[in-house]
Amino acid sequence: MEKLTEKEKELIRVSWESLGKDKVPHGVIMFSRLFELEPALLNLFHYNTNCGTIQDCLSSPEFLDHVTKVMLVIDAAVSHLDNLHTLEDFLLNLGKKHQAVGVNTQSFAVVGESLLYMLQCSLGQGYTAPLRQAWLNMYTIVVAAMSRGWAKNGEHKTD
Ligand code: HEM
Repeated sequence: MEKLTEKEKELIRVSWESLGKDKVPHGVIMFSRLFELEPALLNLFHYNTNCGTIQDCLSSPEFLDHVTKVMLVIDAAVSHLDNLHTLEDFLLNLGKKHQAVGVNTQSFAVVGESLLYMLQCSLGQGYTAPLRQAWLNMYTIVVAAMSRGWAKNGEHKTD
């Protein structure tokens, strides 16, 4: 696993904390952007609620639960910046689960772009080039582990 510099860790920790305790509204900004960039992802959420339009989906409790889960994973990564490898098994498993529900690894990159978009909206002037790079580096580590799990699950299915 790649390592982050101490400066990058500091930028990530301080900016994440500055978003406040309730991360869900920031997650909603992130997913609104994701669906703008890749509307087909809406179809992967097979909840009872009608997820026909972006607005229907974004306001459904099940969907907000998923947003909460995503923010908790990011929160776990931010809390483990010194030892991200301890999340490896969890992230492998998460990648496997997403392979099973039909998410492509290319979409993980679009999630990354949406995460940066959310940070830009939420941090305003605080969104600087080094901060952007720090988050991108962390997200790349998380997604690399998820993608390894995704690939393992894919292999399994074709055995
Ligand atoms: C490409 C965009 C994504 C789509 C379309 C997607 C879709 C889904 C779906 C359909 C489920 C199963 C239903 C549910 O639990 O709500 C799920 C579960 C989950 N997702 Fe995602 N997801 C995406 C990205 C992510 C990302 C980036 C993370 C975290 C970094 C994440 C974290 C989770 C977690 C923690 C679960 C619960 C897994 C479990 O049941 O153990 N998802 N996702």
